[in-house]
Parts: sequence; C-alpha cells; structure tokens
Amino acid sequence: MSQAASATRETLGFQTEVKQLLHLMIHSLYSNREIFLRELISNASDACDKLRFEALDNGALFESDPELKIRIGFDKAARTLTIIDNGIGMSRDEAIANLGTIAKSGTREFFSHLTGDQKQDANLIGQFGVGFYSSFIVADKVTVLSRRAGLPADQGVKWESGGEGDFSVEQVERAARGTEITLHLREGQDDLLSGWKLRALIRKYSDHIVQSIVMKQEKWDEEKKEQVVTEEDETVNQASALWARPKSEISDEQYREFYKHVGHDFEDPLAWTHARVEGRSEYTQLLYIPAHAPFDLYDRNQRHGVKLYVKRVFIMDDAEQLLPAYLRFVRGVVDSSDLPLNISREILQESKDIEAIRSGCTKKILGLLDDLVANDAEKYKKFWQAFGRVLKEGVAEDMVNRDKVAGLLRFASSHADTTEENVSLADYIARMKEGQEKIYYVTAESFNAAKNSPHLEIFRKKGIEVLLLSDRIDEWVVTHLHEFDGKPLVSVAKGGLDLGKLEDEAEKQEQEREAGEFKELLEKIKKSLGERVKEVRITNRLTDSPACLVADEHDVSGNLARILKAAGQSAPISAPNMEINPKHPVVLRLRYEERKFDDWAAVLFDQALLAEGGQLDDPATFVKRINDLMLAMSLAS
Ligand SMILES: Nc1ncnc2c1ncn2[C@@H]1O[C@H](COP(=O)(O)OP(=O)(O)OP(=O)(O)O)[C@@H](O)[C@H]1O
Repeated sequence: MSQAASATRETLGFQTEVKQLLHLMIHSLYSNREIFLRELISNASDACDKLRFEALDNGALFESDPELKIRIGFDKAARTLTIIDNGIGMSRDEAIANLGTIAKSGTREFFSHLTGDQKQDANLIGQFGVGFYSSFIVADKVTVLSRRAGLPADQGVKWESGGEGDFSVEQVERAARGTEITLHLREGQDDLLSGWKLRALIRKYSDHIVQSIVMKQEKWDEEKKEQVVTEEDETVNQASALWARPKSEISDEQYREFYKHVGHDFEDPLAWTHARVEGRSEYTQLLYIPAHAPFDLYDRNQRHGVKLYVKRVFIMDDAEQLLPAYLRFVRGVVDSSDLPLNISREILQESKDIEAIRSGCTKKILGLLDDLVANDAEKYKKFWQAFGRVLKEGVAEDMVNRDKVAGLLRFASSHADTTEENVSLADYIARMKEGQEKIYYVTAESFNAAKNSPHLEIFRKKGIEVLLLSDRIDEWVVTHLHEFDGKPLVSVAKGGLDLGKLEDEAEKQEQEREAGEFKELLEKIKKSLGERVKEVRITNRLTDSPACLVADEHDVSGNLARILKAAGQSAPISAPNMEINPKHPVVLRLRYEERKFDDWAAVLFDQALLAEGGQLDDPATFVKRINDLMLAMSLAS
C-alpha cells in the first residue's frame, strides 16, 4: 500500500484487487444498482449482531445507547444518502483493513476468472460477494465515519474515497458509537433521494433484518404541496427475526431476500427448509441450498456457513459443528432455545444439544435433496453440477446416513456413454440384466480413460452397464461404499472376473480349455516379466485388446495408486496381475515367438499399463522396442 501521511490524515492506495473489483462493479452491476442499499443494511445489521454478542461479556459496550438500530436518511440539497448504525463500529486500523483490502483467500485466483464480458462477470462478482464496495455503483464519493464500541470519542475515524485508486483516513472526534456511511450520489441518481423510493427498497430487500430500520416520517404539506420530512421516527421493516415467524406468514420473496443476507449471495437460492424442532432439544432451523458453488467451495477455511443464534441473539458465523463438512455449501440460521448464551466454539464441540441439532439439520438437508429428486429433476441436476463432488464426501464421512447419501449420488455410465452424471444407483439396479447380482464400475483418471478402458470390453459385449468413475473422490467413494440396496459394488478392474449367472456353461468350459492350452505361454510370460506382475492368466474380459492389468480384490487399484502418488502419499505398491486375451492375434502370434519373446512380453505389459491411464517407468525403452518390432515385421513381410 502506498502512503502519503500528514499529521492526522493519510492517503492510502487500494489493494490491486479492490481497484479491479470497483471498476468492474461500477460497470457490470449498474443494472442492479439498487442492491447497494441491501448490502449496506446487511453490513449494518451484522455490525449490530456483533456488538450484541460482544456485549454479552462486556455490557459497558452499549454505552448509554442499548437499542440497536439502523437509520436511513437523505438530503436532497446535498444529494446524499446516509446509512447509520449503532453497532460495533470500526477502529482506524479496522477501517483501513476492511474497506481497503479484500481478505478472502483465493481472491487473486477469483479475479483471474473474470472475462471482461459484463454479463458473465456480473454473475461472478455476485458469487464473490459485492458488499460495501457496491456503494460506488451509485456514489462518486463515499464518506464513512465510525467509532468502535469501547474506544474513547477521540478515536473516531473518517474514511473517504472516490472509488478510484485510493482512499483517505483521518482520526476524528465522534461521540456516537457505530458507523455512518454517506453516499454522495453520482449524476443521474437523484431518484434515490425519495422517502417513498427508499422505503420501497427497504421493504423489498431488507424487510427481514432483525433490527429496526428507521426513517424520519414524512407528511403532506398543503402549503408547499409536497411531502415534507418530520422529526418523528418510524420503523420501515418488520424488525423481527424472519426464522421465528410462522411459515405461513413468510412469502417466498422474503425467504429469498433473507437468503441473500445470510448467504452473502447475489442470486436466489435453489431451495430451502424451515422448521421448528421441539422435544428433547428445541431449535429453529432455516437452511438454504445455494444455486451455485461459491468460488472457495474447496477451500477448507471458507466462511459464511450456518449462523448460530441462541434465543434470537447472534452467537457466531459459520458454526461448523452445526453440519458435517460434506454439507458445507448449506447456508442459513439455527436458533437454539437450550444453549447457554456464552457458548464458545470449544464447548460447541462437546455439546449434546449441538449433536442433536447437527443430526437434525443433516436429516433435513438430505430430505430436502430427496424432495428435489422426486419433484424437481431440473433443480436436482443443477444442485448436482454445483455440489455433487462435495456430497460424495458424505459416503465416507457420514456412516449413519451413508445409504441416504449413496441414493443421492449420480454417475456417468456406459448406458449413455456421455460425461453427464445422471445415473443413480437405483436407476442402475432397475436396468440390471437378468441374473446380474452386482453393480459394476470402473475408475480412471479421466472420463475417456474410463469409457475406453479394456476392462469394459466383455461388459459392452454382453450389454451390461458399468458406472464410469473419473472424479478423484470416486476412489474414496468406492472404498467406503461396498453395497447399495443389497447389491455389492464391484470394480471391473479388480479380482478375478466372476460374472456369475451372466456367463453360460459353454463359455466357462471354453475358458477352462484355453487355460490348459495356454499354460506354457503364461508361465513363459511370467518368467519374462518377473517381479513386474504377480500372476499372468487367461481372461474372457477382453474382446479387442490383447492384455490388461488387474489388481487383486483387496489391493489398491492402479488408479488409486496413481492418485496417492500424485498427492505425495506412499501407496502400498503391489504388482498387478496381467490378463491376456487368448483370442487376440498378437497373443496367438506370441506362442510361436522365440527370438524377441522378451520384447513382445514387455510391450504387452507396457501397453496394458498405458491403456488404463498409467505411466511407463521407462518410456524410451518402450519406444525403442516398438520400433524394433515394427522394423522386424516390415522386414519379414
Ligand atoms: N456498518 C459496518 N460496521 C462495522 N463494520 C463494517 C460495516 N460495514 C462493513 N464493515 C466491515 O467491513 C468488512 C467488509 O465489508 P464487505 O461488505 O465488503 O464484505 P463482507 O460483508 O465481509 O462480505 P460480503 O461482501 O461477502 O458480503 C466487513 O466484514 C466488516 O468487518
């Protein structure tokens, strides 16, 4: 940050990302300019919540002004709007940090995704959170006066900026605690200088705010023939906790606006569930599923989860104990009637009440997802695209609800052979062939590697569907999910292929005959490859390929071993089995090869490894062998 300090006033430069954000926001969000009011009121409300929480331990913070509220005013002559709160306020350092930098992790990466296309970027910025900086959509100068609760009156701060490259901060005297934001409106924004307009915006976007949002009452003046502002205050919003109101009194519109406040989101939510739970543990939950993934979904430190309230008093943001990690995309509020007000994060971890809330909230969300599956396939598809990968973690993480989570999973499969993940395990079971007892899957590094895996050949020939798993997390899913609805999940690349009733007698007999016939060749290949393979055997898995690699039932699959290696973890390496196709011309040819047998065997192994997405230890030797063999063939012909 650049500095030009004078005695009390100094000018500081915005962090680069803030400059970028400001520029984009002014241009791409202009058509949504009214949201600035919602954002500033949302911040004011959060500031009041924070004060109320800190005051639980230190009542003096209320000073002589215990009634928390937000005031909106306007001055036609000066062309300004003001948003005032008596919440926690900011110290000078906090103002510099909060209003001059963006502290979110992943910010730089986020900015690299902006395209310059206004419509797309507006969407992205919405996901990032627009917040305080949205003031500059309508204002060309913003003045913030603030004093942190508990600091003396001479420790006030005045922050001011034109939203270009820099801002100034100055220490000022300020009797009132909290924050006052004055927007000096841009040309053409004068329609906002209207009590009627502001009231309409507050009712539309901020009705659910818990604190009173007050404005000066207006009256019709017969002489002046216009509305005049009086000295009387009036509360414009309902000023009661939305989640505590009966469901029948809340409109969908109100639910949506409340979501934007708690979820710090710009778009409507996908779905929500609102319930009051009574019994051993009493609480209210209002939980939302967003319509899109936040940019930091995979960041373990991401914030803005579920807020915890105790008897309407805000206690903490992102109380991660309220839901398991695999539901970290959920936003909303839990308000408990049983927990003590002074509960800390440490106590939360051991609280029996929290355990009950967590299991209740988890069931509600899984139920909500079930409901989408049954009643709104389009929405579920959207959900799956945004959060499917996170939900998959639930199979490993949540033993109690494993079957329920498994039922919600969607996979790509050889049925449609497209990348789209839209096959549920129940769909798969419904399509099983007569006599089929298992759910077959293949895991690979990419969709194409899975789809074209040699291990699938016999399944394709027999018309048996195979799930095509190519997410890294899928390996984790299948190590924890052994069966679904009584049907075992089986990898087509592991263990001996036992198709059970799907194989007929004649096929089995032929296999036995071939095993005898090829015994000598198999031993010879094993001897040639040595430690690289555990066993070499005949297979009926293959129709087009000469060979493939197969892990033993309880060994780590080749794909998982590669994932672990890439993640820097040591995998217990055990050599794979090599299976060869007794009908393939290359294999038949090998029976009569003498001179170059070792090269043929090595190439067979290396190709099988490549075909399943593996990497060669010694690619140069592989290339040399291939060239030698090609040359020998061309000389022979
Ligand atoms: N009225 C206020 N009183 C006290 N602090 C405030 C106020 N407004 C903003 N802040 C501080 O400035 C920070 C930045 O605000 P901003 O609106 O940009 O982001 P946010 O609310 O944290 O997140 P998001 O933008 O995702 O909603 C806030 O986190 C808060 O610490």
